[in-house]
Amino acid sequence: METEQERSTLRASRGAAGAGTDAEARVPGLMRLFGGGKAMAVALRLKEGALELGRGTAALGEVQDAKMSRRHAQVRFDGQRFWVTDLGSQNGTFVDGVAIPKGTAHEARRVVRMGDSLFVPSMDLRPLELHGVEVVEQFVRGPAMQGLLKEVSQASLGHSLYIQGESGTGKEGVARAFHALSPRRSGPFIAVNCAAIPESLAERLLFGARKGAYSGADVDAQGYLQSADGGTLFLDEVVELDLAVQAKLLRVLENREVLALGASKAQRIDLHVCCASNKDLRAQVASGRLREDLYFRIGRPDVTLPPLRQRPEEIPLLLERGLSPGRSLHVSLVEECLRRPWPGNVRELMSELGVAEHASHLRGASRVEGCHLKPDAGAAFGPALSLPPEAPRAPPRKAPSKAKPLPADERTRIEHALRQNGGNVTATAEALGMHRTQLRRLLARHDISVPDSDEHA
Ligand SMILES: Nc1ncnc2c1ncn2[C@@H]1O[C@H](COP(=O)(O)OP(=O)(O)OP(=O)(O)O)[C@@H](O)[C@H]1O
Repeated sequence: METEQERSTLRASRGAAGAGTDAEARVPGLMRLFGGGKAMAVALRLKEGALELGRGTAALGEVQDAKMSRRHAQVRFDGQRFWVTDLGSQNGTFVDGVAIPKGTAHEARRVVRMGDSLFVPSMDLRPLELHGVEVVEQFVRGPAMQGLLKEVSQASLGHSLYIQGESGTGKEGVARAFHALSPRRSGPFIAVNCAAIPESLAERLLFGARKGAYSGADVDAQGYLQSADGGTLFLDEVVELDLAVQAKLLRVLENREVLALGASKAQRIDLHVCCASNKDLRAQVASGRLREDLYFRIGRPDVTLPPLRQRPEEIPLLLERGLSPGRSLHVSLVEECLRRPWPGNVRELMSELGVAEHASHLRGASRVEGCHLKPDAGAAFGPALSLPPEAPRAPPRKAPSKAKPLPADERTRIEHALRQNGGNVTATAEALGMHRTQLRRLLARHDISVPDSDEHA
């Protein structure tokens, strides 16, 4: 499916470190994702919980940064959070775009800039160390995507796959991989967006129609199912299909024959089906939007594509590859992109990059900079998901003896974010720019209930 030229990999600087996922074996550290004007994926472990960084630090990897001071900053992990202290650097240290005062520890949240380098804290560096970030046939694959594609590879030997993920996360790309990895790869791949099919046309478009089946049917017309014969049918937003059409689809998948509208004889077909949606299919069955029997036919095995905000290591490479030839990225653009939640995921990132590139061109800039990005690009639709440029926080000097009441607007912000993220605490914490443990503590302390979700982490 791929050639050597089509594959390039940003290897993490450390070697493989074992593949367990147990919490004790986790290796916290920093990911250096940008330096020397280029995307990179360098894993920096914190020795005994801390690491001093500066020009010449071996852990930075091959590409050094002339704008970093020799002793630039120290990063420390306290078991739950990362803290960064500027050691008196010349050019300063920035957390989420805001300069931190020298000499005191500040929480390192989404992205830390020193010189022209960008670092993102990671609770576990092992996946990056093991897999790096690669590009295969224009598709950027970080460690999470590579792990997911292994599952897809196994699934491609079977009859179906269900892909769950937010809009724009790359579900169609994964469906194409399901097809390309399967024994049916030489057959057709037919992608259908079920949400875009008018209800009245769904049967005709899916199952086809014989000449004379309805007024205006002058010729036999193939449906998507016949077109996908011998290959893979990708049904995006499958729960948008009407229940009667779902019943007919199930019959086709079970009997392996399709009866076109107006036809008297069914036609044998052999196809595999890959479905996708941004919804939890079991919940759709529970609410009566999806037939239970169809769920058992198309809902397993399933994979979940994490949103882009949970895969920051892919962002610099996506930006680099999305630029027009001859253009280059300024560190400020990558920093801005790493800070924002991107509810529209990769699709939104790539489209806003195009807008920013155009703006930089109009202003005669040689590089695309953070200021060329529209202020609302990648921002949440509601106030809850936005990542305000608030000043980085210093660690509390001592633990408060009693919890202070939570301001009403803060409670509303958290509850709204929980709803937006379907009760997923990890995603909500990311969206609010805080650590998961921190959010869990807030929820417990202030008795905020979490809507039902699948998260068991
Ligand atoms: N990992 C990736 N590397 C490069 N481009 C990507 C990647 N993921 C997604 N894209 C690009 O982002 C756009 C959206 O991807 P895709 O259509 O696969 O998303 P989707 O999850 O199917 O979205 P929707 O649910 O809205 O249909 C496409 O242009 C795709 O090429």
